[in-house]
Amino acid sequence: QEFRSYTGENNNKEKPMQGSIYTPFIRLAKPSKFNANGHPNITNLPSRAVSNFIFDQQQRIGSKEHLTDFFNMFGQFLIHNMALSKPETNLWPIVVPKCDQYFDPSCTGNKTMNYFRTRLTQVQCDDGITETDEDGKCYEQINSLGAYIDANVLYGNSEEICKNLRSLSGGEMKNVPGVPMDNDANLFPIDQLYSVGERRGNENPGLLVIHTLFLREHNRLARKFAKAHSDWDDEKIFQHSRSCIIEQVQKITYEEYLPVILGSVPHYTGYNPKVNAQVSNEFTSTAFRFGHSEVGPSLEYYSENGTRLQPLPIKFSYFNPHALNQGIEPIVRGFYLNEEENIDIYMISDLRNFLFGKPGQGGLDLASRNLQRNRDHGIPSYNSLRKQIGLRPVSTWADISTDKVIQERLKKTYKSIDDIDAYVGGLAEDHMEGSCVGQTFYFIIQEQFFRTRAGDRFWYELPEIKLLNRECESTTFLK
Ligand code: HEM
Repeated sequence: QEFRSYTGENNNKEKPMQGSIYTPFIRLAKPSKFNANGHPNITNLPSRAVSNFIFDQQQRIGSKEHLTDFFNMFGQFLIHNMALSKPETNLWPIVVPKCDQYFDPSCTGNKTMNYFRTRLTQVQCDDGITETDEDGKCYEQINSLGAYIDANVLYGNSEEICKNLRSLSGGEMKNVPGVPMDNDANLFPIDQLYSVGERRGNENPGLLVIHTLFLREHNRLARKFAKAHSDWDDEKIFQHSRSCIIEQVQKITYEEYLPVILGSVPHYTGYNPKVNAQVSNEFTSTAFRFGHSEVGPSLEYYSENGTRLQPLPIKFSYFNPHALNQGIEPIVRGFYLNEEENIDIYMISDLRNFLFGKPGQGGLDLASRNLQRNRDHGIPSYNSLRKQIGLRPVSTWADISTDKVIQERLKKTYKSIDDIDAYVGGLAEDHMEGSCVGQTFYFIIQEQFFRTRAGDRFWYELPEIKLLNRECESTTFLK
């Protein structure tokens, strides 16, 4: 019996490192000018200025498709399974426009926000897409996670981390302190955070709730296996439970989550070792960050009889383990009952002005960070990206969105349609029929999830994995 590795190594037998941790992202489109050693060659408006012009949100706009918070929270859990563009020490500060309402209220004109460029690695220059740098070499950002949907967000990306997360008896998991976790907001001491398999696990309490659901499910299955197989040791019970959880996460992704984005998902056609499951830079830097627009201003709690309880503003929720003090149930009810924000160019102030702290006291802006990350990664402009992925470039503002306010914001911000940041253009698009995103993001997301599934030698629908998982239950969120 072969269980998948924690790192993603040896999934592909011919290319054992493909899709594994610390390997480069792949590209769908040639990067715009991009310099590995210095700062990227960007002449556009500073990212915070674009954030102010485009993303500023003054009122709530509910999801056009009436999606609820479950959708965004599972999305974040999923991406924390697939990609991490880990910053290194190369600082490229975000310029704050003079007199910025939040970040430069006393009009000093010299404020910046910290931004660290993503780790790079040298790659072969021969794929027709990679751009040669000034030194004649080619570089690409590193994915600091394995790309496969393998639930390592719960289990960690190495055997060592996983060991620390296990109770090491009866195949069960625990979530006591002891594993290094990110704590960007520094609101609470690190030893109060929950230990989970991925460093960002405490970033928001909703995400932690999804972690907790799967951890409990793992332990429930482990207890079941222990009872049914008195001859199975801790390791065997653990691996079988883990394999069932991976199946659940894959199944939920393709049967319940992706249909909301893609309308419908084509049937599985089998494993193809020629398909590379690695995450595309355009997917993680641009398209899948649509999720930041659907986050609402507060974490919602509901009582058993459906009464809305005191909500927790998002700005107080970052890395706040005490948000779970009433148990996960009131939050799970909120997931089902609370309509999320619409996916569009608007982002709530708590993410755009109070990310991980107050402005001027460590606080950041997620919209400008996304834009800065896109520029750091050399993601081409909106129209260039569209052309390169085979979509028709747009020629009028109205080609992007039928919404007049959105058209005005774009027009006021960019001199030309060809200057639009891909992240902005993608979010500005009218949603495709039956989908919650526009055409550009739809294409990139569909392309990614085709490869994620076809390139995984351990996909749950393969006969040998079905056999391995024959004692799993076909549990999902909705069934
Ligand atoms: C309260 C909720 C959330 C918070 C506080 C949050 C915060 C962040 C932060 C700080 C980053 C790194 C930004 C950078 O410097 O580049 C990030 C990256 C990202 N987020 Fe979120 N996020 C949230 C929800 C979501 C959701 C709902 C989705 C998708 C459905 C999502 C998708 C992504 C993606 C794709 C990345 C890039 C991953 C990588 O390659 O590193 N996020 N998020």
